[in-house]
Amino acid sequence: MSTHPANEPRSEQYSAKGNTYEVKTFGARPGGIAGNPEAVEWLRAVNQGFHGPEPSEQSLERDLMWLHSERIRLRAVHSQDPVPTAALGEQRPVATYCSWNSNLTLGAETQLPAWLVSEVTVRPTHARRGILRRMMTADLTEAHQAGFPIAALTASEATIYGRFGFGAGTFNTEVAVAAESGLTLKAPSVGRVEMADNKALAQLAPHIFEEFHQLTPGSLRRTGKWWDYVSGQYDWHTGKADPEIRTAVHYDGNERADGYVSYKFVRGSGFKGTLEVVDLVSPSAQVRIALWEYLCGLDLVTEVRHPNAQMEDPLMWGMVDMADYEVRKRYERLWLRILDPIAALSARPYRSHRTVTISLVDSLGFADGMYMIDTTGERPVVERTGDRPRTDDDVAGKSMPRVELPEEADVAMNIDALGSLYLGAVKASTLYYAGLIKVRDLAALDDLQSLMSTSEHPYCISPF
Ligand SMILES: CC(=O)SCCNC(=O)CCNC(=O)[C@H](O)C(C)(C)COP(=O)(O)OP(=O)(O)OC[C@H]1O[C@@H](n2cnc3c(N)ncnc32)[C@H](O)[C@@H]1OP(=O)(O)O
Repeated sequence: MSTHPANEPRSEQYSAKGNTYEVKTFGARPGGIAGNPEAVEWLRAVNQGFHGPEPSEQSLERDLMWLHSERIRLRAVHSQDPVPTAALGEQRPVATYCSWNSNLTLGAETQLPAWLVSEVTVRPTHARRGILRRMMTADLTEAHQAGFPIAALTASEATIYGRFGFGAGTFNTEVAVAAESGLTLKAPSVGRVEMADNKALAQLAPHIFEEFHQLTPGSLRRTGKWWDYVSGQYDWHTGKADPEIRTAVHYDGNERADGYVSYKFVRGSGFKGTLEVVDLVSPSAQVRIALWEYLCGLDLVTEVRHPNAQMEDPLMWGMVDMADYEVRKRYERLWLRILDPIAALSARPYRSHRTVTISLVDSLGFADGMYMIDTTGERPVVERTGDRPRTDDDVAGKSMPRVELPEEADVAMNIDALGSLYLGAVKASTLYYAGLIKVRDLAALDDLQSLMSTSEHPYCISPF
């Protein structure tokens, strides 16, 4: 697999609905603002697309450094048509898109190369002309050709990405824990917590995160910009330092740092208020509980909120009063797109010995076909056994073709459903009852369910 597809500048022109566009693909170079006029306009267009403020010079310089050091692949679409007086000039892209290389944890010490997609914006006056489809198809084709088995994104709206083969693959919750009288646990907590110096935390956090990442299914490698963010030195949303952020570190019995939390106090009326968790990281669930205990024990705090909590949280089960743990929202965190079923399915851990033949429908073609997964031997064997029969929807070129069960297959599904099953975010039977999986019979469904089941819910704490 080529790990770094080149960022050499390329461009192509095309027309849609009476407009002419130029699609440019490029990367940021060294030299900051002066050396990157196109990337600067790309960054301005991204902020504009997500209703953010006009970026300051300081934030442009930081973002350019990040784009360069992570070798982010940028796509910008420019309108080639005349611009009326006072409208944004042709140098400002009407659409943006980027992708970069990362890795996704599948199980303890098992990572899969992952192609991350982000910063997708299309100016409303150019929307619904196929610009997103064009950028996404070109980019995923590049990912597939470079040998990436999986792509991932975090979505603004759950309705957009299924048609491109992405399925909701990990979920998180937003929780609030009542803290007026601290946190009473059924079992004693481990280690101890000390308030930390934010700059020192920025040095320590990458190491603790790496331990979490190595062990936690669903975790994605983080890029360098996280550490200034979680330590309050630079908030990438506002483009400034955030002096309200406080941090604390957890130590084990040997004074070894094995967890941290970064948080903010949100004042209510008077002196009391709530705490908002920015980042809470440890490879150990017990340490995470100890960090919660610290937060809930802080004076003047009525409630602790965590927008990025895990689906099946040991904290709730450890609390004497589990009613104090309130899930306010559940949302899909990571959308996964299997590009190469053989590589992706061979790499993942299995807990049961089964043989299942799956028919996969993929309107973009990367994964379309019949595959046999055999986990009866020492190592899983995944083979493509052939094409699947064409359907009327395939012939009509539908982006979400109806799934039919071929005679030779045990089960059949669209590729987005495999993305949802991949890390065990959902049971196969749930997708079957939702009408998303076709099965030969209930024994085949049971085999698929056993095959894809995992010992724990995947947990991703690194939105991008
Ligand atoms: C990974 C991320 O970055 S998530 C952030 C996504 N960006 C945003 O939410 C910013 C605001 N929105 C936008 O910029 C744009 O409206 C986008 C990016 C969502 C869509 O861009 P467009 O160029 O209009 O999409 P395009 O015309 O290529 O449509 C592609 C397909 O998606 C569908 N689609 C487009 N927008 C939406 C939507 N908001 N909800 C549901 N479906 C949508 C279209 O119907 C089309 O379907 P089809 O090809 O199966 O017929």
